[in-house]
Amino acid sequence: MAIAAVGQLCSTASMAHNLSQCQVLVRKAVAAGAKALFLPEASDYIGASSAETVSLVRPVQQSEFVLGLQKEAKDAKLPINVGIHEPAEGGTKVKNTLIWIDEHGEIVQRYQKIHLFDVEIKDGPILKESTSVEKGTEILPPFETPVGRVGLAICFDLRFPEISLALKRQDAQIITFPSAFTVPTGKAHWETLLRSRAIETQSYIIAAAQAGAHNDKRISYGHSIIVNPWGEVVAKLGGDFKEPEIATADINLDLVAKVRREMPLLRRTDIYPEV
Ligand SMILES: O=C(O)CNC(=O)[C@H](CS)NC(=O)CCC(=O)C(=O)O
Repeated sequence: MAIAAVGQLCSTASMAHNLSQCQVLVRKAVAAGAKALFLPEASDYIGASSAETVSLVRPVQQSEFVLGLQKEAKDAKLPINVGIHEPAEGGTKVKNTLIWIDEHGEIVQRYQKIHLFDVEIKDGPILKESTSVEKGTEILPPFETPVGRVGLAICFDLRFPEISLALKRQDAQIITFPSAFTVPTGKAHWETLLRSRAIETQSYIIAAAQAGAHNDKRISYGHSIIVNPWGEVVAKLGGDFKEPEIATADINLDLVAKVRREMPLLRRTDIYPEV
């Protein structure tokens, strides 16, 4: 068994401020004995507009946020999973990516979000992620980490069971959903969606979330969570943001094996396509 930590923060447009929040989370995760720290989508920054999102982006080698976090991972010997932005080809858009920094401080895995959040909800959020973000084109195969075999997905990807099922079929034991959920959609769907993905994939779900007001236009729902493969919530944070916080849970890979052995979910791929 190994302990995993989810970290919750409130990113702004200041990379330096966001790095200092993540440094607090690293210290808390180390003190808790965690073997990996999972941070939210867009931990490096959240812009107030599409134009600001594009103007703030830096390649990882020039990002004070990513370089600072790589140093933290190396010094603390703590793998860190973190959502960031990277420049897309052409210079007019960014990539919404999720990187795995290993305990030596190296970026060893990278996933680019494949489903973009374009919504117009009456009296609710109006957001068009595709204005500033280029969508990814592939699912990253799951990889070994000190807490188990991890499959990467981001935020809105949560609403498409296909990506989770594909990661499970490729033998993921843990699926991540680092997020910056809106408050109305979070209230309505967040925990139900995460528990559903855990139950149907019989995997741990680790979802680190942005919380609180990023600027005067944008508030995130928070409620970072870890769900076990039986669908039980084993770690949870609240929705208010006061300071960067972590929650931890033991990742029991024997439980993953037990749930899958006791209730095999054999798909009828003779009737519907396998994903
Ligand atoms: O803007 C950035 O820089 C970071 N990206 C995000 O915050 C993204 C796109 S706006 N948020 C979501 O996907 C929320 C999904 C959601 O709330 C739901 O599915 O209900």
